[in-house]
Amino acid sequence: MGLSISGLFHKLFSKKQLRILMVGLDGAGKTTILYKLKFGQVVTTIPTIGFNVEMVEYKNIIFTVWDVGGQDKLRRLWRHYFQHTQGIIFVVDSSDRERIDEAGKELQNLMVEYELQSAVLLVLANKQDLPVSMTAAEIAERLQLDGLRGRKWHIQGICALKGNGLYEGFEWLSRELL
Ligand SMILES: Nc1nc2c(ncn2[C@@H]2O[C@H](COP(=O)(O)OP(=O)(O)OP(=O)(O)O)[C@@H](O)[C@H]2O)c(=O)[nH]1
Ligand SMILES: [Mg+2]
Repeated sequence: MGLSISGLFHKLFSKKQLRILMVGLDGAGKTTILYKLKFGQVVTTIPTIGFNVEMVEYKNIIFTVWDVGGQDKLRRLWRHYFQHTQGIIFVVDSSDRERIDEAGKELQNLMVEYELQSAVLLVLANKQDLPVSMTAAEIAERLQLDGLRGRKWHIQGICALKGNGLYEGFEWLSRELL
C-alpha cells in the first residue's frame, strides 16, 4: 500500500525526463544552442571533439540534451549515443548551401537506424540572422523531409545567437513526447 501511494505520488509530481540527441554537421551551431538553452547566453565555442551533455528544464520536463561533435571523422561516433533517444534534434547551418546535401545525407543515414526508429525529429534551421540563409521551407525541401515515412518531424527556423525560435522548437518536442 505504502509503495503504491508513493508510486502514485511519484507519477503525479515527479518531472518527466526526456533524452534528446543533438547532431548535425560541424559548425551548424549545436554547442551554441546547448549553452543558450542552459544559461541563456552565447558562449564562445570550439569544435566539439566528443560530446557535451546538459540537463535543460522546460515546462516541468527535464531534457537531457547530448550534443555530439559533427566533424566528418567524428560522425561515426554518433551511434554510441543512439540508445534510448526519444527526440533527435538535427541542426543545420542554413547559410551553408554547399553542404546542405551532405547534411541531408547524414540525416537520411540517421533515419534508417533501428535504435532511432521511434524517436521524433526536430530540425533546427539555424543562423536565420544571416541574409544568405535558406528559409526553413527551403531546407525542408532540400532535406526531403516530406519523404520521411512513419516519422513525426518538425522544422523550426532559429537564430541560436539571439535565441529566436528555440522555445518554439522545444514546445513542439514537449507536445510530441508527452
Ligand atoms: N550568425 C550566426 N552564427 C552562429 C549561430 N549559431 C552558431 N553560430 C556560430 O557558428 C559557429 C559554430 O558553432 P558551434 O556551436 O561551435 O557549432 P557545432 O555544431 O557545435 O560544431 P561542432 O562541435 O564542430 O560539431 C560559431 O562561431 C558560432 O558562434 C547563429 O544563429 N547565427
Ligand atoms: Mg560543438
